[in-house]
Amino acid sequence: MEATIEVRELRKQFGRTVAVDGLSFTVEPGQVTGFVGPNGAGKSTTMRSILGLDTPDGGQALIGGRRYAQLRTPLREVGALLDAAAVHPSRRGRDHLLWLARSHGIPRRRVDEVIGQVGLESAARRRAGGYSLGMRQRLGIAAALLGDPPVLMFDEPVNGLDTEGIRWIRGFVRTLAREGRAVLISSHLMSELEDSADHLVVIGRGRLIADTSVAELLSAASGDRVALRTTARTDAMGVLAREGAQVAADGRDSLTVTGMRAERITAVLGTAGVPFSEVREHRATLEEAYMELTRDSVEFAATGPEPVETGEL
Ligand SMILES: Nc1ncnc2c1ncn2[C@@H]1O[C@H](COP(=O)(O)OP(=O)(O)OP(=O)(O)O)[C@@H](O)[C@H]1O
Repeated sequence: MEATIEVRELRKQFGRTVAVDGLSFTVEPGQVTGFVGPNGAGKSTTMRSILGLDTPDGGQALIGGRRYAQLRTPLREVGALLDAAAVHPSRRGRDHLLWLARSHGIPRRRVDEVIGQVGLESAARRRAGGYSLGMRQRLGIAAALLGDPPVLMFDEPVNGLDTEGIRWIRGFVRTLAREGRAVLISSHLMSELEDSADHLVVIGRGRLIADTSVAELLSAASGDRVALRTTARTDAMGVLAREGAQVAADGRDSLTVTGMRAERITAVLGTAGVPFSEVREHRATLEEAYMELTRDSVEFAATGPEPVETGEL
């Protein structure tokens, strides 16, 4: 059931606007890949190209090794939510799903299964026109899940949702990835991907800026720094420097140590009998890591097409 999304040297131009500019990345099964970049970076165009809705000018996008047009049962191979508003307002949620299921040869019972999965039971028989944004997102996700596909793509799924809706989507995409699916989820806000993405593909102006695991990105941005509080500053500096750490004084009783893990610092100071009251590893947030990553990139500078939003949720 496992499958990947492979984007290879993808290029798409609209008139003189280069929306996607030689982009390559892979979305692996069993993890949530966050697809991040400011407004206009080319995320939607890439996703539309993967789904065969935009025709690339160069390169290719493959799902399980094949182009979308070559998929025999597309809904069983990839599920996508691109635009939650794309349901006719007079149609009832359940009828929308029944219609989709029927036109793709999917059994009726699967409709009630996905309604249950996304928690839409109480609203499923109401007209979609009266749905809140959160309900429309759930309906769109239910539609994406109908064919039980190994690959899922959600374009800005938490955009405009309330805290409860955001929390639900975060948990839900993690569950889908744990089931072995390849999940690609786009956002223009890094903070929206905190706690849900395992891997990140960062783009700016249609080009790849970073393709990294969240853990690696955070560890690089955290810079291996440890904050140390001690009343014996000079002794601590001497002992730690002798053991190979770089030590800088921050204040009267605080030091920043690099090049040595917290446990080792505790052991070295303990052996030397140097008193200390706090040893704390610096952990960068995803937002800090993102800022560091994109600091030198013109795509994200104030002169770029749009500033990066950094608001907390
Ligand atoms: N159908 C189209 N016709 C003309 N230009 C387009 C079209 N679709 C996208 N573009 C342009 O291509 C660029 C990339 O747009 P795209 O929607 O892919 O970015 P995005 O990263 O998804 O942005 P957002 O977060 O705002 O959705 C933008 O400059 C956009 O104006």
